[in-house]
Amino acid sequence: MRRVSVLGATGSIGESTFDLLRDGTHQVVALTGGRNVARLAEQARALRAEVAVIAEEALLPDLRAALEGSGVEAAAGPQAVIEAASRPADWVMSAIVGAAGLAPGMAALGQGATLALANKESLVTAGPLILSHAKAHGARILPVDSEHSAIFQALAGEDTRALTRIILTASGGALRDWPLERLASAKLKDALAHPNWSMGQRITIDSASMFNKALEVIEAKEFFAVRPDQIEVVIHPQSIVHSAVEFHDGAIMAHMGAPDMRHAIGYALNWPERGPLPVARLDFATLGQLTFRAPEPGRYPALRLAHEVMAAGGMAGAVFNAAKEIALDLFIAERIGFLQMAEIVEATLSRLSGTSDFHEAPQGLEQVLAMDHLARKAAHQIAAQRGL
Ligand SMILES: NC(=O)C1=CN([C@@H]2O[C@H](COP(=O)(O)OP(=O)(O)OC[C@H]3O[C@@H](n4cnc5c(N)ncnc54)[C@H](OP(=O)(O)O)[C@@H]3O)[C@@H](O)[C@H]2O)C=CC1
Ligand SMILES: CC(=O)[C@@H](O)[C@H](O)COP(=O)(O)O
Ligand SMILES: [Mn+2]
Repeated sequence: MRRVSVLGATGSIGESTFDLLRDGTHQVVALTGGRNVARLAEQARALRAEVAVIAEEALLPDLRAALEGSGVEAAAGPQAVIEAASRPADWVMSAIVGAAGLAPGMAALGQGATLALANKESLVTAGPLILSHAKAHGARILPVDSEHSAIFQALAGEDTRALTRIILTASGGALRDWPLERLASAKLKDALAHPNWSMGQRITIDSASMFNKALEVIEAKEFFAVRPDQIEVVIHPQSIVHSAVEFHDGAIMAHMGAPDMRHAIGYALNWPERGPLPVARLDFATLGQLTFRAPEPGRYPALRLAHEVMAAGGMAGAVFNAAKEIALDLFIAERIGFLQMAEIVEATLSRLSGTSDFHEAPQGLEQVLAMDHLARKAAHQIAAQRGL
């Protein structure tokens, strides 16, 4: 039996992964959660995991109590999450949200596991580092973000030298049809009303601001080793075409399916085979229209910032992501408006672009984490200076 672990098991991706593991065909090594002790313990009991780890250190007594009599080992704290990721496993799902997923993902690669990468922040903050770490340890990364899984599937068996363009689809998020002048007044509940996907709170808001797509453009550049000008973002409100690739003969291969992350998770879990999955089937006869349009320039500053980040290189991605995480926290706390998220990210990039490390390729994880810390501090200061 293949040994598998799930980092971020209690989240949206974690639950979909749990659903696919429930048939008992895998041996579950470690499950990790952030704060949701009750759900983590339930999952660990159901899957007979070896160990369950909660990231919040103070919750260890609660986790121990919840696991009593189950035979599942309990641990807590960020270091314990990293240790869980380091336990020998064949396949590890990386589904912690944010830069907090970077070190555990690196640990999983360090023990040679195949990393099913949902945590897009890893490639944004430390793309070259994580890819070289995987290579050095003979470990494989399989993309799980739906667009990147689609691209990966469309490229299967192809000569990547023939790849000319990546067409990255975006739903446009909850506010895609709002008049531009109303966006400043968008509230948390508005941004959370995603038209197609059921996802965690943070990525759902990022979808509305297109910060999600900005992260994905950088993720695609890193993972597929293409130039930024080869990546085109197109709004596809139905979220049926999950992305496409174009080859130099003009042929386009697209991946389609119902908006259900079990497609991409299952593909990574069964790879290199294609196993049956419990997902809805598309019926072309009743599908209706599939529509596509270019994102309006000026409406999505996040996409412009992503291109500035890619042009800057070095640790700009780490700064971009960290500042975005802080701006998102402030929006969730209803301390800043929807459009102020991009303003804070832009101001943080501008402030830190003057530091010596900003343009340097990081040599190790510590350097990335130090830059991430600096960017969070700067973003907080910028918000405070603006009275937010
Ligand atoms: N949801 C989706 O459909 C998609 C998600 N992704 C990416 O996958 C990742 C996960 O997204 P999603 O599942 O939506 O997120 P959720 O917020 O639903 O889940 C996040 C998971 O991470 C845990 N967690 C949060 N903070 C920490 C921390 N500091 N240390 C350790 N664990 C932590 C949470 O624990 P707890 O809940 O117990 O506090 C939870 O298990 C993100 O990077 C996202 O961008 C990519 C494509 C699609
Ligand atoms: C399901 C998935 O991969 C998300 O990242 C998705 O892309 C969100 O949808 P949009 O960002 O396109 O709204
Ligand atoms: Mn995606």
